[in-house]
Amino acid sequence: MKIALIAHDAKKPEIVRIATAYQEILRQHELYATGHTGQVISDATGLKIHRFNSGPLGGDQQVGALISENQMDLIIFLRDPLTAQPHEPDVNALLRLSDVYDVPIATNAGTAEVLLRGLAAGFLDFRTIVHGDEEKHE
Ligand SMILES: O=C(CO)COP(=O)(O)O
Repeated sequence: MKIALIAHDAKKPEIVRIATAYQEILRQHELYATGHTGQVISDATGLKIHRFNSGPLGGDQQVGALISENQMDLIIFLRDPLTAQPHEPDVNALLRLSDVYDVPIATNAGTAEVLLRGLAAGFLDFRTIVHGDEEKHE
């Protein structure tokens, strides 16, 4: 499965803790991240992560492009709900696209935990259930 990891600055310590706690699950998947998020997670865990641009420089849009190609299976996006972001339209576009393509997305650590445990338990059947077998891919 392809997993995207993204966190605003105030949430980076949280995403590092989540990625550290669940690194054995994450390690079994293809990981993507926006620039600085990918850096802090790989520094802390050694996980291999494909890093896109930093969010304000287009990273959210690069993740969005994969979503729009049905190439993203799960997203953890720890948004900072207390700070305005200069690239808010990109953030909203990513959230919108994840709903367009029914991709599970966690916007806080609690949901991230449930999604990762659900992934490990093999619960990710949404493509088959919603769209039928033809769109299922690894
Ligand atoms: O801004 C972001 C998401 O909107 C995250 O970008 P960085 O991972 O580069 O900090």
